[in-house]
Amino acid sequence: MYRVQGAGGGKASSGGGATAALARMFSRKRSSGVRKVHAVKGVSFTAYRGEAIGLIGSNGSGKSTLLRAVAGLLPPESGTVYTAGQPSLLGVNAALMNDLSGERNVVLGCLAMGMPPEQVREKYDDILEFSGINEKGEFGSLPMRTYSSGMAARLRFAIAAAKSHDVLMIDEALATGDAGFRKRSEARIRELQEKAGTVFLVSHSNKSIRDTCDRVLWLEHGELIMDGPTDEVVTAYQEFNKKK
Ligand SMILES: Nc1ncnc2c1ncn2[C@@H]1O[C@H](COP(=O)(O)OP(=O)(O)OP(=O)(O)O)[C@@H](O)[C@H]1O
Repeated sequence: MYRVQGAGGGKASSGGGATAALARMFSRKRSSGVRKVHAVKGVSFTAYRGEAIGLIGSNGSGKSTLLRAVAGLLPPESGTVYTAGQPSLLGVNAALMNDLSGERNVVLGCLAMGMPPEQVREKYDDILEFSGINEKGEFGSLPMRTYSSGMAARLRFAIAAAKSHDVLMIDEALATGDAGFRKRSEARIRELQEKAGTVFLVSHSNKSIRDTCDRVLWLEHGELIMDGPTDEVVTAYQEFNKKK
């Protein structure tokens, strides 16, 4: 459940349509109150070590919210997340610093994941190479704000994947990379999975999900529609989208 401040709680302020939206924008009265967004409802599942689990569903269906709750970033309003061991935060969404160079972000990102400095030095070149940001010019020394969204996603993925995680969350990273990067990252995910962690992949690319995951959770409107073997769930999801 998210609480949105200043979004207005009453019916009058939340009506649909362009006229209502314009009226809200020009209204002198600032809407106060808190609106609740029920992002994930009654979802229950057990994830095991060594599994790669895909999360699929329409935009806004609750995939990222569910992962944030699993990672302990978002305390659930009700319900509980039980984990064996400490789920490490799973850096793909880690906020890197836009004004710092990619290279500086590699160091900071690794330290933030708890890597000792000597290990950071050891992994540094591999991370930059894996990210491929220096393939087309020396982008590594430029501030991250100059990167395309795909390049930034690749760097975040490369940093996160340099460490083995108890639980690794990957949110769309594969969809933004080009074909070469996608291949490298899929191989890396498989490696991470073999190191006995659990991998969660949120993606709108059914192909990435099919190539990477053995189990899929399908969410719509915050509810779990299906939980099962990849082929079964992705096929049902594709049928659902055809009918839309
Ligand atoms: N910080 C927030 N405050 C308020 N509402 C939020 C917040 N983040 C997400 N939501 C709402 O929660 C719901 C689920 O969002 P979420 O980002 O989990 O969806 P998603 O399935 O990951 O979507 P997408 O495929 O578009 O990335 C949406 O209705 C969204 O508007």
